[in-house]
Amino acid sequence: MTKPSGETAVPHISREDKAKVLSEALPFMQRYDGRTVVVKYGGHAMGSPELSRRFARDIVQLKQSGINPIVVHGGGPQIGRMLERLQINSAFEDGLRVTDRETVGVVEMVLAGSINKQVVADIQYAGGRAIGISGKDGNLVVARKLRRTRKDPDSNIERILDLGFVGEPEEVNADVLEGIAASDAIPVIAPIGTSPEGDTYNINADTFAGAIAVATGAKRLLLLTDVEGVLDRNKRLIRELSLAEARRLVHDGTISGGMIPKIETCISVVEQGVEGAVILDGRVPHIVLLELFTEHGVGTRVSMTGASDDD
Ligand SMILES: Nc1ncnc2c1ncn2[C@@H]1O[C@H](COP(=O)(O)OP(=O)(O)O)[C@@H](O)[C@H]1O
Ligand SMILES: CC(=O)N[C@@H](CCC(=O)OP(=O)(O)O)C(=O)O
Repeated sequence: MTKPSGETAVPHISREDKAKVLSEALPFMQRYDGRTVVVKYGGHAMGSPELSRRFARDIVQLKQSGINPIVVHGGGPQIGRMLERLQINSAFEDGLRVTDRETVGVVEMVLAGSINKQVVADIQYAGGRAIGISGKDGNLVVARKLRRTRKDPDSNIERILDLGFVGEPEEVNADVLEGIAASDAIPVIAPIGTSPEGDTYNINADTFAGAIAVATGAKRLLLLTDVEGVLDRNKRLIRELSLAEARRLVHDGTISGGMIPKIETCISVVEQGVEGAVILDGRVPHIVLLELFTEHGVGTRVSMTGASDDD
């Protein structure tokens, strides 16, 4: 059954079930009260306008419950479609887009232009106040060119990968975000940075969100994508990963492609003091609330030991 608005009707929930849900959620709300949670909203998770609206409502509810949410968004598939329309070829190495000068202009236009403002509009439609910026604004993220090497499998010689204008955060000036949060607004950030010389850099949104999580002392980093979480070789969801286990899965090839920057980010933020980093299926309605406010969570959580570290 559907409502006239087109939204799916809410199934009947008994009073007992409602009380159970509330009593489970309240201690979690207290745990996160006043704390920062960085949510990375991936391009694949922006599946439909309805999903985007639900995501925005969840973010507004986090803010209303006393949490300080910061949204970092991606937009890889949307950039890909725009490059195709403009007939610009694009290639990936280890999940990162090779970005020449022409491409970086398109990346900035799509991320900091259309996607950023759409997420801001969705949050405001859901009753919140959002301020959309990119890493360029207020010098939030000072970037440097990403240095990567790759071992040639035949000769075993390390060669430098030149990905063009792909950057990595060198410095984060988080005071810009404190100002936004203090004004009761939710920051929505596009993953673009500038070097001290003024060059624009395309930064993988997972890496960018990780740098923001570390700089803001976030309690959680949530990475929303289009799979349940990290899957093992038999395609089963792995619920908890220690740093050592996460590294092993990259090394033995169980984790590949776009999942590599995600897991590398999870490892790096946990090493730098974020208590838990979670990879989640952004296509599932209310996944953010389910992860934060229920006992078992719903995605793959990477933490120091891989055990539940709830305090
Ligand atoms: N072990 C794994 N478990 C889950 N997904 C994996 C794994 N290895 C590779 N992937 C791929 O990583 C993709 C997620 O990365 P990506 O497409 O870049 O997401 P996003 O656009 O949300 O950042 C999955 O759709 C899947 O194809
Ligand atoms: C260097 C690099 O690969 N940058 C990404 C930035 C967007 C992004 O990361 O978006 P998703 O999270 O939706 O994949 C890109 O150009 O696609």
